[in-house]
Amino acid sequence: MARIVFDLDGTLIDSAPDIHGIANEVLEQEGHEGLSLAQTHDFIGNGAAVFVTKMRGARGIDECEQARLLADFIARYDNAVGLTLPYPGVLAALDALKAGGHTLGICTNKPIRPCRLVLEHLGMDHYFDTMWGGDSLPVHKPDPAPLHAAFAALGEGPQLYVGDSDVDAETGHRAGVPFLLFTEGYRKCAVEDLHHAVAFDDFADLPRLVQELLVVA
Ligand SMILES: O=C(O)COP(=O)(O)O
Ligand SMILES: [Mg+2]
Repeated sequence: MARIVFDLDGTLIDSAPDIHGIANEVLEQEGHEGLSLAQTHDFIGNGAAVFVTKMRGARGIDECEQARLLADFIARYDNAVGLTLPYPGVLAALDALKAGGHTLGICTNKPIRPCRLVLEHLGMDHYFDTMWGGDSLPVHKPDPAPLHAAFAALGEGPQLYVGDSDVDAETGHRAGVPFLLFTEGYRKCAVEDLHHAVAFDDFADLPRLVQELLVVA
């Protein structure tokens, strides 16, 4: 049985509509035009601080406003759950993996509080034996430390990492862990430019892909 760790935003859940919503609340409060959903997809992946940096950049807001805007963004993040949904087939795939005896964890660059809250809101928190957010350690992805910590918390067994982005591909590569790339998230690079063991666009395929990778390993 394997230890399988998942990225969150753009992998298990389509959370961009809610992140888009709070980003635009912050920008509108500052008297700026909001972001598009496509810009929001582009800015997700390196955590809240980088998101706010990119949001400021898009609207020409000075760096000296970073701490204030980040605090405002984080204060809104706990409630950013109403528009977020798991991608099709995610719940069935997680059920199948659990039934197969695998242990599951989360390693996301989302801050850990909103990570836990959105998974609770969606009734998905019970799948995961460990969760690591972008602020759980002093470093975050693509530093492999949080991914190593997630696997360590899951005990023994082969390791697999599932994510949607260049950040996840680099994290898996640096950790030396086979990476399964979900291609329907917020990826910014071509699939062939990312280190991955296997790519998939439908969660219905994930349990079979996991089995195939474990046979090869
Ligand atoms: O919050 C982010 O920027 C990204 O989160 P993720 O690591 O779950 O994709
Ligand atoms: Mg992601």
